[in-house]
Amino acid sequence: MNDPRHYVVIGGGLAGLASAVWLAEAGKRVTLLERRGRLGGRTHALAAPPVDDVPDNGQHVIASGYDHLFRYLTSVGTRRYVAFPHQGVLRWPGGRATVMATKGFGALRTFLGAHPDASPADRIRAGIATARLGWECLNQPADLADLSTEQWFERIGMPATAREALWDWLALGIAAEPVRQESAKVFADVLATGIRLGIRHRRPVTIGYPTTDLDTLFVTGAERVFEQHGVDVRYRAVVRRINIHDGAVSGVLLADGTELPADAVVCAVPNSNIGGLLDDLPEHNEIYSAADKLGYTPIVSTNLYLDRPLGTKGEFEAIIGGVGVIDEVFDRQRMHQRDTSRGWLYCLTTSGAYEQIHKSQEEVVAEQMALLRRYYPAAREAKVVHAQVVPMPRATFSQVVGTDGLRPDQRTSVPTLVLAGDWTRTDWSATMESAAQSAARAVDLLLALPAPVAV
Ligand SMILES: Cc1cc2nc3c(=O)[nH]c(=O)nc-3n(C[C@H](O)[C@H](O)[C@H](O)COP(=O)(O)OP(=O)(O)OC[C@H]3O[C@@H](n4cnc5c(N)ncnc54)[C@H](O)[C@@H]3O)c2cc1C
Repeated sequence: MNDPRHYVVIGGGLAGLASAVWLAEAGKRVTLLERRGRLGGRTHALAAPPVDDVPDNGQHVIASGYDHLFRYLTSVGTRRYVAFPHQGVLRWPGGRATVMATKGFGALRTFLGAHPDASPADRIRAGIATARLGWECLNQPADLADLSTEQWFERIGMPATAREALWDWLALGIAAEPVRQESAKVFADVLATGIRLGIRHRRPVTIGYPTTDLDTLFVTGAERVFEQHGVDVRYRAVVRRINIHDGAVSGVLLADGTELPADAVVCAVPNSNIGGLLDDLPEHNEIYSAADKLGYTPIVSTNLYLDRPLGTKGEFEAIIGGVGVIDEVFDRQRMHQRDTSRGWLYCLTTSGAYEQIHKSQEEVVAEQMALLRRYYPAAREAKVVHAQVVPMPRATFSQVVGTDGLRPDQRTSVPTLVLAGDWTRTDWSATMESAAQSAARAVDLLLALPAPVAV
């Protein structure tokens, strides 16, 4: 280690973990400060003692275009724990299910509308509208930022069957907001990123999932890297302020009143926690204001243990018409090959859960079971063995109409202070890839700083 500078990373979520890992790999002296007693931020495993299991705080899916996230997984040695099934399942009330391929010719059928009731005319209209959608993603009309995704779909003539079978739930999955309020520009930007990555890698972007819990995927390997490289990880270390003197970082002030000297800082906290940290930075008012305007979107996740299998056809199933109660059902037996002696685990996700977030655990589970009974015949007699509802009122920053252009860059006016986190400006919406990409950019900025002059 011939660089004497001290690099401090604030926040032990994915953005902070990736920053600390990559700085350590580059031979830097690193301290990671996390305000909680654990690492992982919004991606972590959660114990469920009554069923002796360790599910997650919420099911996370991974797109094949998550290049920076894969770089991180390679660094921490867990790349092998991601699988791509190359298919998804659509589920309608009464139990009807359609398997959608996401590879080869089957993928073409999916894009033309996998809806079993789509007429030939619907399919032609879906084909034309999909081509227009792709064109407008890459050549965006000036007013896209003023439209909701739903208004955009209407304008390009996307038929109802294609929306129901693909586009509405894809849009909800990408930006965690219902299409009536999601920004069309956010959706278009992510699709454009996907198209460009598909061209670069010569294969379409598909959706995969972790085959293990999130701590094993993201945290355990990082801890090994930290030990190897001597990274100092401090838990329950709450940072109150980043001190700046003469245009350079001098240290960070902790909640216990101590100051930790630092030569460079990666500030990797979410928009909800940025207040006060950047008071010494000349542009702090603009960043705080953007953080406020970005706001939050709630997600409710439920780890539901049943006494019998639901009879799924795939690892994950989109619930058509389940908006507000369940968007997706993830079958952890298929995903993790788990032992079912203590029940069958289904992870349910409700994005944009503006109503569910205010309900009690009992109300949420009763509502979700009522919906599952409508969609899965096998659920009619099923009993709940254990349920764990995880409400996250500030699951991600919000990507509704009017939020485009607010996200701050990783670079600040102080070269030794960089920002990271899913909410900073990247090619992606509020995702793990956005967190990893922001870390890659933040670390590159610090590694490009001139070496200190030897005295
Ligand atoms: C339920 C749910 C489902 C999701 N599903 C998906 C999905 O399927 N696919 C996908 O790609 N993304 C998904 N996401 C989004 C993804 O989890 C986040 O975008 C990503 O984890 C954010 O990482 P981050 O490092 O930017 O922030 P965080 O994970 O929030 O990390 C920030 C860290 O900073 C710490 N911190 C905050 N303030 C301070 C302070 N003052 N001092 C010290 N430490 C501090 C926090 O404790 C935290 O550990 C989902 C999110 C949720 C909640």
